[in-house]
Amino acid sequence: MAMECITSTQSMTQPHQNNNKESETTPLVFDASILRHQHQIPSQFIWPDEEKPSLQVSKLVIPLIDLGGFLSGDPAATMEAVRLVGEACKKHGFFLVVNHGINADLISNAHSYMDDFFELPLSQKQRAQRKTGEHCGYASSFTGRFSSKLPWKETLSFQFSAEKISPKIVKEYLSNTMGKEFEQFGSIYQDYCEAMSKLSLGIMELLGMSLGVGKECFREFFEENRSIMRLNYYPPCQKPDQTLGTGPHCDPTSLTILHQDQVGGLQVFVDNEWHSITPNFNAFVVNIGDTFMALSNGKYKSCLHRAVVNKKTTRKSLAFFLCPRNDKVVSPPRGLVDDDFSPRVYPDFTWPMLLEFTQKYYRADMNTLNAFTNWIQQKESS
Ligand SMILES: O=C(O)CCC(=O)C(=O)O
Ligand SMILES: [Fe+2]
Repeated sequence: MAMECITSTQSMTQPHQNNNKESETTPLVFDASILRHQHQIPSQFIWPDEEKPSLQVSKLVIPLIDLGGFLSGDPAATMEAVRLVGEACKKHGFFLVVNHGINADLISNAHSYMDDFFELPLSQKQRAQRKTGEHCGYASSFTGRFSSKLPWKETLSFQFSAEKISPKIVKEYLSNTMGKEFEQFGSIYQDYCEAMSKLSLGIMELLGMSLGVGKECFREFFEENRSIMRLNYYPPCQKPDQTLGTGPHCDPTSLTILHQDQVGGLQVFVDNEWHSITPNFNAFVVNIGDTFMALSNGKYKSCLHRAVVNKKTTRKSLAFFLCPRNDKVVSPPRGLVDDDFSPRVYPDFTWPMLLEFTQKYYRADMNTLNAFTNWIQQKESS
């Protein structure tokens, strides 16, 4: 998740040189309707040779977990789901869930409304322009925490709140910024976020059982989550072997539930190699983020991933990032800490502290939680 947003309106129809000082410092806007056809890609989108993506990578086999039995209370099916979740999370933190109970029409509508929104003229989308430091809004061009290279994508983000006393931010956000005709749009993503929040609490039960701390432990922790929903829209790119839709990163959040269309593009770095995750419209891709890795005392992994683009087809993904309420202290439950065999790996922190750190210092090639731990320790000792 890139956090910084660039807001200038300079057009990107002309290629820029990397050694052109102005191009390095002037904020840029990515007008997808023009760039998608260009054979000469602006240098800001071209990744260094050693970071250029391979489009032909081997498939990562991750467990396909059937949630049907768990959701209907079948003990044997629940035990099997718990086993598979635990196995995947110790290795790389990625798994798929099917029979998840989310209405198929809601998913299809969430995808088709994305087409409606992102195919609007740039000037109209920019009425919902995301401001620096904010989570909500439209962004067409980032630098931020990935690297100086711009991701080949447009995004629309919402802040979702499952807090007991809170406004329904998702529902009103677009109609407030873009006009009443976007009310229905807001309702769809409000419903989608509520469904994702519910699903993530179910997955938290499985994670708690698989770590041996009981099904309520993490469910209660995240019950009043304050999460982020991001729509990723990747236009075609005439140089997909030189650009990236989303640069390599670990999600700093707790749990990501991603729905990708049939196009494909998600890659995960496991055993020192990039692997693809085959699209499955019936499934959600779930992955552990840094915050949950800390909550599990390092037992479950948050893994590097990225998204590649292609020449012909627009790709869409919808990512729900589960985050704890701002005042919740991220501290592993006692059952996961043992002074002799499993000492504390990371200090206590709150989600806003990790967010501040990633906004200021994130680099894809660093171990976020270790660097964050050093940062906290330095702050405490100064
Ligand atoms: O679009 C994808 O497949 C991945 C997106 C992603 O990793 C993110 O938004 O954090
Ligand atoms: Fe991600």
